[in-house]
Amino acid sequence: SPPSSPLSQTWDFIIIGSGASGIPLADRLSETGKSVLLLERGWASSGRWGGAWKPEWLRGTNLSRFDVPGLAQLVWWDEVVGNEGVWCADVEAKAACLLGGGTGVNAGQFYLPTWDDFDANQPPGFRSRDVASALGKASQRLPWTDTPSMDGKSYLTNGSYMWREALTNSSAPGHFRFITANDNLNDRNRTSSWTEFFFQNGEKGGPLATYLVTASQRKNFKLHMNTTVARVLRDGDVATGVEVESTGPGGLTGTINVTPGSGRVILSAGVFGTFKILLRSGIGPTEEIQRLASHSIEAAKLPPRKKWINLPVGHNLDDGPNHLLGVSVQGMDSYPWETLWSSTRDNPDIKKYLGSRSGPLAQLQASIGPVSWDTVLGQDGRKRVIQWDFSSGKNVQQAPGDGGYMIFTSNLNLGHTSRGRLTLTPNLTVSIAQPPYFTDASGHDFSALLTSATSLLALINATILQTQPGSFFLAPPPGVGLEQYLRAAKPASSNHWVGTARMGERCGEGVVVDASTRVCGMRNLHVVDASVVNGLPTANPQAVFVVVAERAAEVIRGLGGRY
Ligand SMILES: Cc1cc2nc3c(=O)[nH]c(=O)nc-3n(C[C@H](O)[C@H](O)[C@H](O)COP(=O)(O)OP(=O)(O)OC[C@H]3O[C@@H](n4cnc5c(N)ncnc54)[C@H](O)[C@@H]3O)c2cc1C
Repeated sequence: SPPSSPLSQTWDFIIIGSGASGIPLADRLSETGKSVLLLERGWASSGRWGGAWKPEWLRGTNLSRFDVPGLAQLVWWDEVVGNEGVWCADVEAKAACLLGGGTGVNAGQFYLPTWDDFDANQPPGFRSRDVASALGKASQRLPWTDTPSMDGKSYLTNGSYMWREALTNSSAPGHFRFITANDNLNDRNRTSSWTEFFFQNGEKGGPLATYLVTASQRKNFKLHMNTTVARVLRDGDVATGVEVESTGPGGLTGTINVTPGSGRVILSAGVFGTFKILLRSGIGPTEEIQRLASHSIEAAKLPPRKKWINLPVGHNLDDGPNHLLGVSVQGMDSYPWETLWSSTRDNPDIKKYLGSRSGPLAQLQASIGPVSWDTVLGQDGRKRVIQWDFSSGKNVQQAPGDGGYMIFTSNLNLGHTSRGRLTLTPNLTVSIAQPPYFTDASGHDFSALLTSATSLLALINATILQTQPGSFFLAPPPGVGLEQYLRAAKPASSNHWVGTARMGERCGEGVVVDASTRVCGMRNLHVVDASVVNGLPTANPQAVFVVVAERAAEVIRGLGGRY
């Protein structure tokens, strides 16, 4: 390889994966002047980094489809745009395999963590008092807004305002208080807020527009895309480097080494990516590695059996199950989002967006909220937080009434105890062996959902159904009780996966990484991403992963040079 290639030098830090955690961590570690290589298996999403996938009307701008908030939901509309290569083909769940990881494609909803997010889930070292400075740093680097359009207005708001009025109606049963979520971090019991986004200047924003920009200004930092890490190379308890495979134009194939005696390998490849790399490196449940060794297409590449490290990687899988309540309501604002892709610059909303980053395209579809939180105290003495996301619109195809609807989506977040498990199939696909929904033997998780849904239903009945002529429940459908409906519904994923490299204060039963973020049994191999967050936080989780990265940077910097 040529002398400037990352293959021909050694690195103080090799970070694998450019997601919500990997980018902030790379930025902070590169501040030290040490050499940092950030490896990403995917291609450039945002236009700032060379992403060029765009509709005709973005030609000649420095934006790609991934930079326009109003186009973010295209990832769900294969029939409009196709989404080839957006999702990791080797993962059964939705995981984004492009620059920015989840932050490159996601909805940008950004809620700063509550203290409970750390105190209820993480060990000493990552409790609220330990992460206070990390939280301060994260919130400085990632500004947020509830009014993304640069003209300071919100668009397509009639459903949102109608619901806000209903849920804060003080004469209605179980009404909510309205707050600004990111100014009131620990107020999550029957409170509502407009949705907070990390959008900036009418564009997507997030780590790709902030942390990665500062990292890239440093000579000691290098980002390499289209490069998949197959495994960590180990010499006993020391990671010597990584084996990489090119998976796109300009990608690298070969071995990349860390500086002997002091270099570190850090896995930030997300819940699914980190799980797979660890197993392929001979670190994980013995029975999983045994299966790979017996059947998989790469059995010969696994380290010899005596070097396997038996850890519960892939256990403790968590995600928030989604359920929907829906009401048919006439006269909701609707917008032809699906026609935007093939539209032209004559379209007044496109003109407005290109001219002043204003109008509906500066927003995430109609999802300005409100978002609501309810805290339910279970008979087991645990508090569980249920988040209700609101959206409204009009479905022209299947129109009961005039086709208008309000949807209330539950996310069973902080405090639930159900957990699942990942597995790696012989053809190296990451599969969900056990989904983490309502697996608790006691049923307290379901009871919390039912309690919260019952009170929300009563609130909707006392408000929207009284004030809006012709409105009626779509879900639960007429004649079906709430409990029966919820029990029969297959929960959808909230795509908020966490927990599969469980963090403990120190290594021991059930622990995969200690509070220095080091993989147990290894001296210089770390995990810093959603995998080390032991349970779901209160709200959409990406801010927690940024705070974890900020805290991990402090901890890793504190470990000093030699290991
Ligand atoms: C469609 C969608 C919408 C979402 N919306 C929101 C939201 O609005 N708000 C919110 O808070 N959360 C949201 N989330 C969740 C959030 O984006 C993720 O939880 C978060 O990005 C996870 O961060 P991470 O750093 O652990 O991993 P990721 O962000 O997934 O990053 C991992 C990176 O590692 C790379 N990688 C994986 N394996 C390898 C390998 N072997 N070699 C090299 N690179 C590798 C991947 O390509 C990826 O870039 C959403 C998720 C999805 C899928």
